[in-house]
Amino acid sequence: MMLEVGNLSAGYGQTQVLFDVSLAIGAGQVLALLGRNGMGKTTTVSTIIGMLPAWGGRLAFDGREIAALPSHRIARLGIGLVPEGRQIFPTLTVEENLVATAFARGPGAPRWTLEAIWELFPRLRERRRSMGNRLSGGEQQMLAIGRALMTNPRLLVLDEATEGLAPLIRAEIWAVLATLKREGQSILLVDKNLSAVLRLADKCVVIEKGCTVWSGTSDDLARDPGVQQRHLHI
Ligand SMILES: Nc1ncnc2c1ncn2[C@@H]1O[C@H](COP(=O)(O)OP(=O)(O)OP(=O)(O)O)[C@@H](O)[C@H]1O
Repeated sequence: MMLEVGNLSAGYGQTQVLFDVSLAIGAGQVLALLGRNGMGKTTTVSTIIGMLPAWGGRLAFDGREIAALPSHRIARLGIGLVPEGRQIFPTLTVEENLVATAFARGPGAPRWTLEAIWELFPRLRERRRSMGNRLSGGEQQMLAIGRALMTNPRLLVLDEATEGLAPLIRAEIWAVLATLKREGQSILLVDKNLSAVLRLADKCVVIEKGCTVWSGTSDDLARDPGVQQRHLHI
């Protein structure tokens, strides 16, 4: 397994939010983390990438325990985050935003370079000299994805990457994710659009109040309206 999360617990200050989260992502797999608002999806992501300390449980990347590592070390190991709310640098240009996080991993030419990002998102090439704060929401989201790809991640993590976007742009983001999946990119995603999630993801994990309450394939979940009603209120 590329990423293994076992019985993870974590929280903020004295407040425990995660009690028992488990999930596993193999190389080339897409896993969706699902659950209603406030159930701990973003907290799970923050703990995996080292922004929050794990209180207990297992957190391993390529078989290596990463729970005690600072977030910049985890990023270097190959986990690239597209954060909720995009968080691009407002006073840097599009190109500067991309270069700021660029990191080539391993020997040989990196998969992701500026040129490759321009190809994936032609709109960003047109906007390359624009400041981050002058971009539309959709352009900011593309930039956030481009920035994570520039770290040449082995695992790409997306938290609500299609939220608040116009339908056409949302469709473009899903198409890009499908392209990345076809290339073999491993992906962990949090998203509320179940039908799009089920089309893209291989596996789904549902969390409720900080506990994994269901996991299985996307096909299993699609065929199980009971799970959807119980845990996702659909
Ligand atoms: N910085 C924080 N400090 C204290 N509590 C927090 C903080 N961030 C989140 N929480 C609490 O942790 C719980 C889980 O939040 P989290 O953001 O992980 O949920 P989520 O499943 O991602 O929900 P959403 O879909 O609304 O983003 C919530 O009760 C929330 O109030």
